[in-house]
Amino acid sequence: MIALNHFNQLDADAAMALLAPCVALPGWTAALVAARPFATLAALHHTAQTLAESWGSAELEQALSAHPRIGEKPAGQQTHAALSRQEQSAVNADDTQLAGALRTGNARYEARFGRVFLIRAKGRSGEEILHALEQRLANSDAEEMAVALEQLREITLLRLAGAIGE
Ligand SMILES: NC(=O)NC1=NC(=O)NC1=O
Repeated sequence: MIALNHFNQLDADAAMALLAPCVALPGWTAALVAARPFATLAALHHTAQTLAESWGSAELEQALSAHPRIGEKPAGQQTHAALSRQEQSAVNADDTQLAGALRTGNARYEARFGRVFLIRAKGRSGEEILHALEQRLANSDAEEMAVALEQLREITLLRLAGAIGE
């Protein structure tokens, strides 16, 4: 976590590196870095959210490359992998029944929509995630694209809040 005024003063490469684990979309990261300096955290988050509103299916596909399936905590020391593990920490990996249900649900979702199921996992239990997955399986393609993009924005903004503080 670094302070906003420190972020404002970083050279562009260092600022990009700091934000890279938020989402695997360098265009978003570069635009946010270019919009510095930010007078307040609220201004930073407003700009980040506004830049993310333009995301569509291409951005979702690209971003999913850095998001492991729910229940498949990624190995690896990269920051985004550690963040995923932390975000999914409420999914009790020892609950074999839940893990099996998530595996089945992920497979059904991927067969239906052709991409990995994405949900903002932080603050949700494994059961809540499984319930959301089952609810979303009933969505149309367009509805589900909108929901998945909103989840990507939530994950990204939460990671941004974890990277830059007062
Ligand atoms: N497939 C996923 O939903 N992955 C994730 N959700 C999170 O909140 N972090 C992840 O890595």
